[in-house]
Amino acid sequence: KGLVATHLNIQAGECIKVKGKILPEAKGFAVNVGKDRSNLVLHFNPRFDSHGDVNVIVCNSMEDGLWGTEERETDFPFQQGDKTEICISFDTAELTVKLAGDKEIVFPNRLGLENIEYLAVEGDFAIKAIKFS
Ligand SMILES: CCCO[C@@H]1O[C@H](CO)[C@@H](O[C@@H]2O[C@H](CO)[C@H](O)[C@H](OCc3cn(Cc4cccc(C#CCN)c4)nn3)[C@H]2O)[C@H](O)[C@H]1NC(C)=O
Repeated sequence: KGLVATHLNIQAGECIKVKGKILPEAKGFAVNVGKDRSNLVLHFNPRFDSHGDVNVIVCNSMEDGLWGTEERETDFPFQQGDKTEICISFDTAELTVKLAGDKEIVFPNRLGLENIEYLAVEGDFAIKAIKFS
């Protein structure tokens, strides 16, 4: 299932760093942050080959268990087998995901969350470190 962290108290302006290795045959992985597993302010889902998508980052939110509208990014800075680091910061308006190669993805804070209590990392990703700063 992967790592799940709850009862966090990450405030606006702080960032969540997820460092690890993408599996060699990865199909996809996801980093979910929000209030709990049914209320995600961001589902960050790089897809190497899954759900019919090849090398696409799918971002979405979830409210009371219902998915929102997807936003897709095809500028894809991930390679199977590579180490990578993802830094998520946020404020009440939007989340910013900093990626390798100074790439940034901005996603609206549709839930208007003022703090993040929940983090989950799922799929073909071997976690090396998680850092809150
Ligand atoms: C064209 C009409 C139909 O449209 C499709 O409709 C599908 C169903 O809604 C959407 O797919 C859903 O999209 C949602 C975001 O929106 C979610 O990603 C959700 O997955 C949740 C989920 C998470 N996890 C854990 C996990 C995570 C990553 C790796 C692994 C692994 C592994 C070992 N190789 C496991 N398991 N399931 C996905 O199913 C498609 O995008 C969407 N496609 C388009 C183009 O619109």
